[in-house]
Amino acid sequence: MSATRYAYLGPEGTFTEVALRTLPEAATRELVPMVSVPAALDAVRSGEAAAALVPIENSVEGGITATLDALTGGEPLMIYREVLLSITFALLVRPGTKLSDIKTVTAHPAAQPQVRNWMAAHLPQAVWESAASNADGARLVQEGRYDAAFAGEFAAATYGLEPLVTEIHDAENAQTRFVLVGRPARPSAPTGADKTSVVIWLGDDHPGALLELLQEFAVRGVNLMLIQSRPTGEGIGNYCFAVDAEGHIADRRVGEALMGLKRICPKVRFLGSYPRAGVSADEVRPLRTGTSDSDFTEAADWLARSQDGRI
Ligand SMILES: O=C(O)C(=O)Cc1ccccc1
Repeated sequence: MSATRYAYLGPEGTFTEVALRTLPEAATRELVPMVSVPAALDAVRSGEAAAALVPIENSVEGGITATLDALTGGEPLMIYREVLLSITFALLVRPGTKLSDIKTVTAHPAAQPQVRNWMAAHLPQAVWESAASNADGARLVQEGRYDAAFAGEFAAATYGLEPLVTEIHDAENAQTRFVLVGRPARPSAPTGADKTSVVIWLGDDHPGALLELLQEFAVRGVNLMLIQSRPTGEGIGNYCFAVDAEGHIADRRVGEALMGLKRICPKVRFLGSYPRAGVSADEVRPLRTGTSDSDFTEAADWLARSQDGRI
């Protein structure tokens, strides 16, 4: 039964739901709204859902820490797909509310940096309260708990609200990235435009520890697309790093970089290799000389021949 269910950050009417519905297979799945990202991921861990779509990064604020933390801890999960969605907000209110009536505003914390300037200009006195998601904020406005919510315009109808202002976004082209997470299994084959996500724990605190981590990628010509430090929870100054690297774990340069990290770091958690959204193989940056699979194979063959004295 669970194979047919996909969980997502709910309730109905989140951007996450819109992102999920862009996946072709969503049409044949039962889509189950969950109250939080950890709840959506736990539904996958327990087998209640086959996969979950959750927001992980946005172009204005960077990594969504609740998601990074829920993937960093707990039973391992893996990312199988990513979805990019352009985001603009609407200010949703109960019918009849005017801008001058609004004293309290709510939305998901990740929405705040995307509407901060607009709020300062148009609602300078309004108090911000965080909601579990943007649609949950809309639901709370419907219940009368807050005066307005920043959410997708499409959420208005679901919650009996009206969009007082639309197209709100401090940054042009703001995008949010969502990931489809499932239980660990073999990643899909490389497409030529892939991304690999890992979490890396640094060992003993020493000068250059982060540089050593980065060098494992740099010397193999692996480009990084995200690096976000997160506290390990084991005291001030203890951090792990969520890293997105260009390429697939089946690419030799990526595999070798991960082996390098595994040798020097106390813990590395592989979070998956999956196709990059919105990028095709012919748009990927050219490889640095000496970092293709055949370069690695030739070097390994040369080493083996040399070790045998077959020079
Ligand atoms: O999906 C939603 O509606 C969320 O609450 C997560 C989110 C937050 C900010 C921008 C996009 C998605």
